[in-house]
Amino acid sequence: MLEKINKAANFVKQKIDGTPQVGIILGSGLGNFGNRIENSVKIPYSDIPGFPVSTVEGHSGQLIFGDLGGKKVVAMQGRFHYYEGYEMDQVTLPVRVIKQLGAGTLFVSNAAGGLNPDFNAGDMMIIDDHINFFPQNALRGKNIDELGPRFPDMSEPYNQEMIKKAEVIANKEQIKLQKGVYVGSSGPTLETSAEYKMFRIMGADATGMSTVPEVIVAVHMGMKVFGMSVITNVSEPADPEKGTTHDEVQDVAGTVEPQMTKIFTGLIEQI
Ligand SMILES: O=P(O)(O)O[C@@H]1C[C@H](O)[C@@H](CO)O1
Ligand SMILES: Nc1nc2[nH]cnc2c(=O)[nH]1
Repeated sequence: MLEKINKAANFVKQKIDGTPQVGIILGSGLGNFGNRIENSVKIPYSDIPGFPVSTVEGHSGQLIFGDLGGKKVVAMQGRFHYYEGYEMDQVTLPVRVIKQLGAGTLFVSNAAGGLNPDFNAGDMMIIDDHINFFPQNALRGKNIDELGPRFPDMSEPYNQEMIKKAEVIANKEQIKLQKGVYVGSSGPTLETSAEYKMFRIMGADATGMSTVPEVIVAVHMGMKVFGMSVITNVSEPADPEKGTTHDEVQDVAGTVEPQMTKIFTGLIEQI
């Protein structure tokens, strides 16, 4: 695994100038954020040794390296999901490569279904904590001691200082922000009505199919993590007949992307 990480990271290092301080993972419909990175170098996943390829619509499949908020950043325009058939070490390989490139901070974003009855489609939620409902833990298997401990502490996966700073930025920019718990499960099915209810009873505010494995490996490696969900649909829609489609998920996420950019950029400026 270490060899795989180093091989991919060394390939990327040859293509870029400088060390990224922040890695950013762009969720469904949020890819346009990548176009805001200046002086960018774009590296298709298919060129990077050992990298999987994106198979989901709305996840273009490239790393974008460049400048944002006065810092060097590297963004994943497209992530890998467990439901695509990838193993956990493939889903999380890019996070390990991003750390190997030098980034100590990871920003994650996703499209999610709202469970909290106070949430509406189009809201943004700071991820305060998560519930790992994937059938497999991302760190299952022999521990890679060079990366982190066998039993990583998960009492505070999301950096509270960055959360407070994000709230200040949102207040100044008059951006409405929710805050809550994200539950990640494998997908690709969206939840039944009973499953939405179960996740709410478990204590989650939003549900999705990504993020948790990436955050687990990032925390394992000692990275600081900040996460945001765009609530693209809600568990109790006004018109229950309508259902939820991936097109709708991407559209709603796309309309919120400018606000998410302001929060991410504001935070990066303060790093
Ligand atoms: O990559 P994210 O978590 O934003 O993608 C979500 C989960 C599914 O891939 C998709 C459902 O429409 O959006
Ligand atoms: N699991 C899950 N993922 C989503 N991604 C966007 N909306 C949803 C949802 O309602 N459930």
